[in-house]
Amino acid sequence: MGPLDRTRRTYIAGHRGLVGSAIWRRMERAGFDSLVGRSSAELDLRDRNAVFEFFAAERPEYVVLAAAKVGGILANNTYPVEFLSENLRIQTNVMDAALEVGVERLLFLGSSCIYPKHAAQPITEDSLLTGHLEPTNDAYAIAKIAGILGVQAVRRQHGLPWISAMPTNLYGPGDNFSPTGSHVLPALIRRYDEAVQSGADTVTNWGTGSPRREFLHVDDMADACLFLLDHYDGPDQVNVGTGRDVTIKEIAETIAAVTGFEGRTEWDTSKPDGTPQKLLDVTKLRKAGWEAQIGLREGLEATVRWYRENVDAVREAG
Ligand SMILES: NC(=O)C1=CN([C@@H]2O[C@H](COP(=O)(O)OP(=O)(O)OC[C@H]3O[C@@H](n4cnc5c(N)ncnc54)[C@H](OP(=O)(O)O)[C@@H]3O)[C@@H](O)[C@H]2O)C=CC1
Ligand SMILES: C[C@H]1O[C@H](OP(=O)(O)OP(=O)(O)OC[C@H]2O[C@@H](n3cnc4c(=O)[nH]c(N)nc43)[C@H](O)[C@@H]2O)[C@@H](O)[C@@H](O)C1=O
Repeated sequence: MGPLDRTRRTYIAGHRGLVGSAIWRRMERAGFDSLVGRSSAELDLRDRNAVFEFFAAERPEYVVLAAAKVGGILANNTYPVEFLSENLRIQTNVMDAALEVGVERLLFLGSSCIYPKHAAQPITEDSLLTGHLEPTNDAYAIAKIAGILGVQAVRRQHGLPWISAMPTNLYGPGDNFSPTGSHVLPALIRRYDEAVQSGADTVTNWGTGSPRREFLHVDDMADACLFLLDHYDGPDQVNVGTGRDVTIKEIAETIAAVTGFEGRTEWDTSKPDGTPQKLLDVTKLRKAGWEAQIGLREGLEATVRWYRENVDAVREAG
């Protein structure tokens, strides 16, 4: 099985999201000339009949499954019903319809939160299902674990070379900057930038600031996705990260510096910390020949620039 044929019809589910839009850009650059995308308004992937009709009409041969209900710690903790139900429906509908039309290659995207809360660090792929999950995102994690099993089941029963990748925390242009719904990085970029604009002298972030997280730029993520589709075939999910983590306090200090905030940072410990540390072991991906290229400071500077250029659209989105 060689690299993907750039002329085949390729459906990127979630092509307007942070990850899907980066994968679209990366595949376009690689010469894919038959990319297909639908917004959620055009095709609600929770609607099983609509998904089957779409696949029957478009007949994609490759699928990247980057559509999901996604959010930060507070959204996951507040809406476990939606995070479980919507993600199960989206991924089951897409995989079932893809199987029906015989999609040859499918890449399913999970998340580093599938691993046990107290997994040994860095987290290897084989620590999956060896311990209890972090309660703030267990619903989302269970849906993602079901997706990995879905891919493995198709491989076992139908022999199709579908694969799964597990990204660490991602960031970059086109992220969700909603103050209550987003992940930490876009939340902090917006908060510090707004403080600079308004002249506020204090910024308050969530939790204690002591948890450790690993951050990967979404353009690196998109590059890794194409790399895996071209070069990887196996039933086990592959971790995608940088192999380096930082504390939330450290990332806050960096964002304060990049945005030019010179005031004080406080911590609201009534908000959850979540998993104490999430650092992926990326040995498997490195051995296959892929490594992240975009440094954290460089990626943050570019994202802050993007945010400032798009601040009106970001505010309009909520
Ligand atoms: N962001 C991160 O830090 C991480 C993300 N991931 C994974 O990467 C994948 C993409 O995440 P990300 O790009 O960040 O998320 P976004 O929220 O930016 O994008 C999600 C996309 O999914 C689409 N979508 C959501 N619900 C539906 C629906 N019912 N029908 C059709 N489309 C739908 C949205 O479409 P539309 O825009 O048209 O509404 C959107 O384009 C997910 O599987 C996520 O779990 C994994 C680890 C970390
Ligand atoms: C990608 C991953 O994302 C989620 O898990 P998470 O890693 O905990 O994600 P997070 O980015 O929201 O928070 C990281 C840390 O940062 C702290 N923090 C400080 N201040 C803000 C803040 O203002 N917003 C947010 N969101 N967090 C903040 C916060 O308290 C926490 O300690 C899961 O939904 C999970 O499902 C998943 O897949």
